[in-house]
Amino acid sequence: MIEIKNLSKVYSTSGKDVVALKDINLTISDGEIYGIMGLSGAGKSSLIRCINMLEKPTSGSILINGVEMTKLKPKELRNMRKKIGMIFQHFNLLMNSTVYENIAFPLKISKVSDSVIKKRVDELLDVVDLKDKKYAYPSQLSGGQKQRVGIARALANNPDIILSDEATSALDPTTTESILNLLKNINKQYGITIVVITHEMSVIRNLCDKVAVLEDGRIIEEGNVIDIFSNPSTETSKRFLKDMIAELPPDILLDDENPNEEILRLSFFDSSSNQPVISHMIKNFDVEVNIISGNIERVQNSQIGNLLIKISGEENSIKDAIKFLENNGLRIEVLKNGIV
Ligand SMILES: Nc1ncnc2c1ncn2[C@@H]1O[C@H](COP(=O)(O)OP(=O)(O)OP(=O)(O)O)[C@@H](O)[C@H]1O
Repeated sequence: MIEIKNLSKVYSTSGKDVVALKDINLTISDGEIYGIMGLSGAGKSSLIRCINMLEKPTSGSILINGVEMTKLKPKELRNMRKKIGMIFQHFNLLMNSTVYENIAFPLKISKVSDSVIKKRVDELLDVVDLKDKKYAYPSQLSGGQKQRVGIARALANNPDIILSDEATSALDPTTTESILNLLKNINKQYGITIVVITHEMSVIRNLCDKVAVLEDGRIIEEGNVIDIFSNPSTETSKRFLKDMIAELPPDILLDDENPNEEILRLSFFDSSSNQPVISHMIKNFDVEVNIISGNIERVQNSQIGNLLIKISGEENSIKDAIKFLENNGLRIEVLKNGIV
């Protein structure tokens, strides 16, 4: 378990202070895949680098499996770090060493015997599906293959946690998908906790169980990916999710004075997206519905839908229809002032 309490990080460079993290509180349970999302400069790298003490926090506490990281002596920290693998956007491989030597490197540092290293590297090459590249050099590998080497290296010491710093940002979408699938399998098979920082919404959507949204060094929103994706409460989250949220086209004119017309944004997920709720509403209530725009997205194993509709009818019929939608699990936002 990772417990971050009241963590702050201030960089002091040439007499100037830059506050990168302010009073961060976060708990990441064992076996979770936890995403940290934010725009450039939000503090993501600082946060992930504080977890393994590559950056020393200015104040606050970081407990990993109950061990206070900020108080460790150098030798104790080196031992703890063996249990925390890290993968990087630009892979950070030793360019003059083979795939085998790159993966063996952390084991050598841990003074593991040559025969055990040999066996372990072969196992890891199997896990990341790179057996045929054992003696290749990084320059002979594709970006995806380089990241697989990075993942095998991170797994070498049987870590409890993997920290992923924008691991797929330099990869094309197909390669990204295969790396995310590999991370998912590793999480499932070995129960390793994975902390992912990314500015890519698709990585959070396809990989993570939970997400924290960082802005200006603070966590502004946190929770299950499904909950945040289906109901983002901050502008930053909405901006990340803008492709999923149906927006009102500018040419749809609203008549604020007309109580017989409302524009609604309906959000729904899972079972409610499979039900013919809208057609039941039209049948049961004396209202007319025009669909303005909408989409349905798959988030892990759930569906999240978003629909903009114009609904017209008598004031009471509209009210009843909206109640009906809410009772059927849809979330409703009225986009124009009216009767709700
Ligand atoms: N070593 C450093 N010295 C001084 N300021 C730093 C240092 N590292 C980061 N910062 C500053 O701290 C803030 C947070 O940076 P950080 O790299 O953690 O953000 P980020 O969300 O990872 O951004 P990006 O996605 O662009 O990598 C920024 O204002 C950045 O300029």
